[in-house]
Amino acid sequence: MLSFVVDAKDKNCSARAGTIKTTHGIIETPIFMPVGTVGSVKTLTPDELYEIGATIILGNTYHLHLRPGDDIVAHFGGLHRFMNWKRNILTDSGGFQVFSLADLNKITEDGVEFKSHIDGSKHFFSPEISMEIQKKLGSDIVMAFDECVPYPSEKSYVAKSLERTTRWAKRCKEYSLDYHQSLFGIVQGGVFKDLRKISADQLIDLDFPGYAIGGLSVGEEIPLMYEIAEYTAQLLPEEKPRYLMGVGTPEDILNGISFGIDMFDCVMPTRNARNALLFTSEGRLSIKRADLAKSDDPIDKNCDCYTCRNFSRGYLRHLYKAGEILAMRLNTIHNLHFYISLVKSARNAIINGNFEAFKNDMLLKLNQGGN
Ligand SMILES: CN(C)CCSCc1cc(N)cc2c(=O)[nH]c(N)nc12
Ligand SMILES: [Zn+2]
Repeated sequence: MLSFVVDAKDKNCSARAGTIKTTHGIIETPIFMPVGTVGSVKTLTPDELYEIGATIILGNTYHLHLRPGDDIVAHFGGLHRFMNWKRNILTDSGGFQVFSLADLNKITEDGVEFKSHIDGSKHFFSPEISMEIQKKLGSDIVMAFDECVPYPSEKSYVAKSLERTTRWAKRCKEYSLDYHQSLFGIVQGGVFKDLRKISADQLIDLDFPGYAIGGLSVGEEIPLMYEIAEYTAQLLPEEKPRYLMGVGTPEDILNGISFGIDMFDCVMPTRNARNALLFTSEGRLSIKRADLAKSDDPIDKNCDCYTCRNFSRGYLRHLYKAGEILAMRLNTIHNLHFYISLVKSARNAIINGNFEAFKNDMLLKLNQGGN
């Protein structure tokens, strides 16, 4: 049970500011969703996530089914209770991970057989099984079970696959979830506009409370990803949330917002943080750099996150070089705060009617080497 209203629209592009309401609270869009695949946003506590302003995090059907098992999570009353997260959770349906992580045995109309990437045990996912797992996890936003076709793929295969993804989406819709859960359809169609139109129209006919754009950020060139994301976003109902899966860099997110996309997720801020690659308002910064050893500056003088308010670049470089776990935690706090603040500032710019200027200014700053 999810509601969405558009609060403001930009005059020169498709950017919009909106509000999603669920039983676990309000989500102001555009929004960036930290990835918490196995029930934790790596290295951070829920309180630290609240402090940086996270209102929704991601969990994953494939991973949680394999470990600890959705029955265990259900035993604790669902994922919110299990990880003590009191705000929103979106769970991916497992399709993407089966195709990208597992040792895939075979795909049939009924579902997919695969072997666990953890212990090689055999498993089977179908639309119904994916829905049952997400019901047990109790996530607020449930993703339909889809096939994310690899890039590049033959157009004939993409065309057949999207039809099956639509049939799977229909089966997902027919499955009864908990009253508080909302199911999003996932548009496929590869990099072919005519197939994207077919997929979008079929899913719109099924009438979902929100729609995701899948099948992108899978290795295609960035300009092509932008072209298909923009085209597909414009096919989707204006009054429903639009989620671009697995995207992306700060630049990708600003461009995605200008296409009319509301929701984004990516492992980049958390994964880069653990590899000492930090995002700042003056470009990217590798905190490993030897010349930072005596720097008493914060990561970003324009950032008010806990890390930038309390620690120097020199100290953070030392922690990283010493292999201290605290390095990953402090870097993650900063990178997630950067992403969440970026989309919050974008929302304010849309409301104030100056998003284009904001976007162009940020794109310039993000790519300078001013560190
Ligand atoms: C951490 N995130 C990368 C995981 C959540 S988003 C995963 C994800 C990423 C991408 N790029 C495409 C697809 C897709 O087409 N379908 C599904 N179900 N998930 C997808
Ligand atoms: Zn910071």
